[in-house]
Amino acid sequence: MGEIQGDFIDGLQEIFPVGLDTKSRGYESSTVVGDKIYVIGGSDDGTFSIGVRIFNKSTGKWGVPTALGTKPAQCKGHSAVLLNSDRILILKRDSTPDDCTWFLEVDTPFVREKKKILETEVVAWSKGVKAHAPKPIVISGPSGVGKGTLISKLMKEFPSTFGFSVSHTTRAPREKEKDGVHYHFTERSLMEKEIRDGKFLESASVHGNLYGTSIEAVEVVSDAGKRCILDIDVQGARSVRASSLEAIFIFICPPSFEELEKRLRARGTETEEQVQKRLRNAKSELEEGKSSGLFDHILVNDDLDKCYESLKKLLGLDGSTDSTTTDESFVKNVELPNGHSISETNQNILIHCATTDLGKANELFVLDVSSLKGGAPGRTRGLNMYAIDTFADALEEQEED
Ligand SMILES: Nc1nc2c(ncn2[C@@H]2O[C@H](COP(=O)(O)OP(=O)(O)O)[C@@H](O)[C@H]2O)c(=O)[nH]1
Ligand SMILES: Nc1ncnc2c1ncn2[C@@H]1O[C@H](COP(=O)(O)OP(=O)(O)O)[C@@H](O)[C@H]1O
Repeated sequence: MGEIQGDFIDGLQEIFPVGLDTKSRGYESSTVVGDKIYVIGGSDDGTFSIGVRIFNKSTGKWGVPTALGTKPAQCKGHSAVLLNSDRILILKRDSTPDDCTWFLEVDTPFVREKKKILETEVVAWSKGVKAHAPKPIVISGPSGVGKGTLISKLMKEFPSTFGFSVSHTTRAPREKEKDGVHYHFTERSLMEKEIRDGKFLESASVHGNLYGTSIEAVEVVSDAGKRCILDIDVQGARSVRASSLEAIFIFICPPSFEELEKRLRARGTETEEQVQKRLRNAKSELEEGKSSGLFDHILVNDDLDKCYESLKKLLGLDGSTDSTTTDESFVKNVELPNGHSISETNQNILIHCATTDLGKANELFVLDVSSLKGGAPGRTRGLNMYAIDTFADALEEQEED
């Protein structure tokens, strides 16, 4: 059995009597990665938010890294173990089964790249899930071509198959648009900060406003077992293509430029100045979309019904059955008890539960981490957890004797 590399520690000041901020905060774990010690823990002021500090053994100094991604909320303690020398597995105590497994990436390719760009110490959070999500669908095309109309039809006909990635934007809402449904309408300074904090999969300046897909926007759809649809511009599509998110890229074209102009004016949602700007941008978007090789499929939206049928066909939906496409969420049948400790054996993590109640058979769980996929900035997929029924096993052994 492998060595336990991270565990609960109390009274940090006794262990590392150096540098700044050595006050004990309770519920902290320390994990050694090379010459650094990652101290992960929450304040004990009732909020239990998780923070990360790094103790550098060679310099004898403490530092606080830039933590990217969405961190786990509200944790009443956790255990930690280093995996593959590049990420720390965190098992939260007293949490729901689908929220108990998290990863703090400390030296993955994603983190190394961000360290270079930001020129500072970086760590990145990623939530662990079981499901291998189906490929998201990226839909791009010039303003007024009918992207929104096609997506609405798809969502209406297949409500449990598809989920829409709700983007953030700094543009003002249109009359019928709802915050949190069509877009998350936000302030430029706040969105810029969140982009710096690594909350976005991609972002771009489009028609003079900032638009972006948050990591969470895509992941909540996948977590719900649905296939995610992104309505983003060509720059955004290019960024997604370069990211770790594997998607299908579809470009929607108008039958003619004149028809595009007609639709945009007929929609009546933009001022004349905005219409002019969108038409100017449409020219370059059409050139790029048709020629760059970025898109897997190009659809001409002439007759709406025909275009919709073509879209369904290429998504394999000719049969018109509405069904969810992913398997169930992680560890649905496993309730991880409050108290536990963890140890490592090959590619498996053994979770020992503190219960001494003989009536409760399950004291040992195995978390299979041998085929992890994805990771920060999105979810870490491919986890599998099962219980070893030690009480039943012991009985069986007794009977055999
Ligand atoms: N890169 C990027 N583009 C987006 C995002 N959300 C929307 N867009 C694009 O921004 C452009 C303008 O969108 P919108 O203001 O809703 O106008 P519309 O295209 O005329 O409906 C469209 O090309 C959208 O595809 C996003 O999150 N990221
Ligand atoms: N095939 C089509 N033929 C005619 N009008 C269309 C067609 N597709 C969409 N429209 C209309 O064109 C306008 C722009 O469509 P919309 O879905 O808002 O475009 P986008 O989301 O690409 O900006 C809307 O008024 C819509 O009803």
